[in-house]
Amino acid sequence: MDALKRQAAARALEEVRSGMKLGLGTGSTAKHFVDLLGEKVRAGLKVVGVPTSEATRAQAEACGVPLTTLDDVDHLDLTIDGADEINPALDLIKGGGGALLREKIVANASDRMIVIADETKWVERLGRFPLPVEVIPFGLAATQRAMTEAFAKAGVSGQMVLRKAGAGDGHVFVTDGGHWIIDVRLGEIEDPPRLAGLLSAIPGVVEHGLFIGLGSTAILAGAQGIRVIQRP
Ligand SMILES: O=C(CO)[C@H](O)[C@H](O)COP(=O)(O)O
Repeated sequence: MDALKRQAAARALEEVRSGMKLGLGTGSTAKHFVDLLGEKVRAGLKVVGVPTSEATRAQAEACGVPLTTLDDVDHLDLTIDGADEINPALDLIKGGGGALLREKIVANASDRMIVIADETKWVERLGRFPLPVEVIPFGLAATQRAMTEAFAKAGVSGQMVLRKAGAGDGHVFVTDGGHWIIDVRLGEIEDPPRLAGLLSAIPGVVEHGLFIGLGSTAILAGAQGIRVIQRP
């Protein structure tokens, strides 16, 4: 699987041109991309990147990829990022790695977003992967009640699980922005844009993992080779 992720990352690198301002994604697939990009930079490629997490920032710095911020550039040419699920409309579930807020801000500031993944991320309908929803700790129960109403209006339901940190010591996972994440296994989401709008309207919800209309191209690596899919 890791080899497939690297193949998708290598194919995405072919879309990068000298002088580009890049959004750098987060996760194991995006990590391959940053690694390969670093090799190119050390060989003379001139790019600057905006990382979507502190983890990606540290990796990019270690690889020698020059970094900037969204305050210092007026737009990005291209963002390359992974995903947890991709449907034929190129709508996505993201946030398995907890970086969905910065990932969405960066993707939204980009002219194009290339999603890189192994074939297992391709689904007819979003929702098998638990939807991450980034929330403010204050008023959590009220936010969860509002989320339950939003799910009901969108015709879905699922148990809400407050994400815990990986160490297994019971501590809550805290995002780079200081927020918490609630993961909700919803099953098939009939209308992802409608659910996205309903969740975005809840005051305690900072952001959710439905990326609607942001993905331009998906590069999927599988046993049969690489598929490049454009948003319809
Ligand atoms: O959204 C993300 C992080 O917030 C990742 O892109 C997503 O979880 C996919 O990760 P991986 O490439 O490790 O499968």
